[in-house]
Amino acid sequence: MKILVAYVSMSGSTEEISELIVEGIEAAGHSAERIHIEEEGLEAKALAAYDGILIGSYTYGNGDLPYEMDDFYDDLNDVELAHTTFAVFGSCDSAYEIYGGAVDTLEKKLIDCGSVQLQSSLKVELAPMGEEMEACRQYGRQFAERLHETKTTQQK
Ligand SMILES: Cc1cc2nc3c(=O)[nH]c(=O)nc-3n(C[C@H](O)[C@H](O)[C@H](O)COP(=O)(O)O)c2cc1C
Repeated sequence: MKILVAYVSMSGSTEEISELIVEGIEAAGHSAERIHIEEEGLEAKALAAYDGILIGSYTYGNGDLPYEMDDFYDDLNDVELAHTTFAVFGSCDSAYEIYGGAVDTLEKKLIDCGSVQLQSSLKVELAPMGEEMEACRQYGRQFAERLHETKTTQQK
């Protein structure tokens, strides 16, 4: 079972969420590859090699995707992701009118690519603190458990 956690983060909050999600996946007895898209690069077509894809992004501008996501997002137009499952997460700020718009944009795009949404998106207000940290771990754990369940059912 291959799980990818790929994200962009300007000031570190989405990165923190990604770390907590991976902790949760590991607590469920699975592992995940974690990629910082801007630093390490990620080709959209590489997503097809994973069973579960977790994409994280903060929101910029007026509910927009950050510029570091532009190429990756455009390349998703040519990618077919049936047989994969996904979820989207991101740090957001309720001081802005369109709360976590980038998360919603990515969610729609992955659905268009044919990927199956395993759970609702996770929007976290700025940096995760206290109970929110546990909620992020739980999000990762639940994703891994649901994915495992889906794969086991398919094999029967
Ligand atoms: C210029 C600018 C525009 C922003 N626009 C939005 C927005 O429209 N919606 C939103 O939820 N957050 C918005 N944010 C807030 C960031 O998404 C938020 O600070 C987030 O915690 C950054 O995550 P990061 O630490 O992973 O970079 C904006 C931030 C900046 C600096």
